[in-house]
Amino acid sequence: MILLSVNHLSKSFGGLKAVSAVNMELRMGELVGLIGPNGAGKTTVFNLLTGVYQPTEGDIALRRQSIVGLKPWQINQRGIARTFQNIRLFNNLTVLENVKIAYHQHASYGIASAILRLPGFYKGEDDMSQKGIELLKIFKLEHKKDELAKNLPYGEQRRLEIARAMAAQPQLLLLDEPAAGMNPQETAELMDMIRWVRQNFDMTILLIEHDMALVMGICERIYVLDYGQIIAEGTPAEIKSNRKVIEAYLGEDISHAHGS
Ligand SMILES: Nc1ncnc2c1ncn2[C@@H]1O[C@H](COP(=O)(O)OP(=O)(O)OP(=O)(O)O)[C@@H](O)[C@H]1O
Repeated sequence: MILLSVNHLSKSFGGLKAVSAVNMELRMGELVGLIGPNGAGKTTVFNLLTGVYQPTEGDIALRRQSIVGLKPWQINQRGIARTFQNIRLFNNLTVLENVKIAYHQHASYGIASAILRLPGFYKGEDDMSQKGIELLKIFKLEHKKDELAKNLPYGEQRRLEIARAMAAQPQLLLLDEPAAGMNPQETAELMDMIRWVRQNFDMTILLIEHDMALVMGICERIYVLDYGQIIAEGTPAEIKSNRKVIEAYLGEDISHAHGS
C-alpha cells in the first residue's frame, strides 16, 4: 500500500529551481534513501514534505490525501516527523523531557485535566514517562534520562533527536543526515538502531545521507537527486552501477563516497 506519493513536485527560489518535477512513492514499511551531491535539493524535498516550504508546483499526498498547504504542526499530527541536519533539541531540558514533549501532542488526557491536574493528568504523565523510558532504552540513552540534552556527546544528541521524532508516533520518519559527524563505530550502532526501529515499529523511513556505506547497507530502495531532478531510482546494487549516478558523483566510487 502506498503511504506517500509525490507528484511533479517543484520548488523555485527566485530563478533557481531547487526541486524540479520530482515524483516519488513510498510504500508502507519501506526504508528508502534520498541521496545526491551537495546542493542537489534533498533538504528542500524534506522541507516541502513537512510544510516548511510550499511547493511552486505539484502535490504531496499522505494516504491519498493532499497535505499541501498544511502547516508543519498539522503535517506532524497527520503522521510525518523529522530530524534536522543541524540537531535541534531543547538543550536546557533533560533527555526524558525532550522525548515527553513529543508525546504531549498525542496525550490521552485533555487540556482541562492538565490545567486542573485531575487524576487523568497524572496517569497520562506516568504513561508518558514510562513510554519515554522505553524509547530511550531502544536508543541506549536510558541511563542519561536526567541529564540536560546539551550535555550529551554529539552522537547521543543525534540519537536523542531520532528518539524524539519517533515519540510523535509517526507513520513516516524523515531523517536528515542521521550519521553526520558520527565516527564509524557510532554510525554502525546507529544503523542497527534504525534497522531495529523499522522492524519493530510499523514505520516507513526516508533518509538523506552522505555516508554511502550506511545508505547502501540499510536502504531497500534509493532515489538519487541531481540539480533538483530525480536521475535514478532503484535498489542499492542498481544505484551503484547506474551510469548517470556515477557521473553525478564525478566518477567517485560511490560505495565509498562521502559528502559534506
Ligand atoms: N531558502 C532558500 N532560499 C534560496 N535558495 C535555497 C533555499 N534553500 C535551498 N536553496 C538552494 O536550493 C538548492 C538545493 O539546496 P538543498 O539544501 O535542498 O540541497 P541538499 O541536497 O540538501 O544539499 P546538502 O547535501 O549540501 O545539504 C541549493 O542551490 C540551495 O542553495
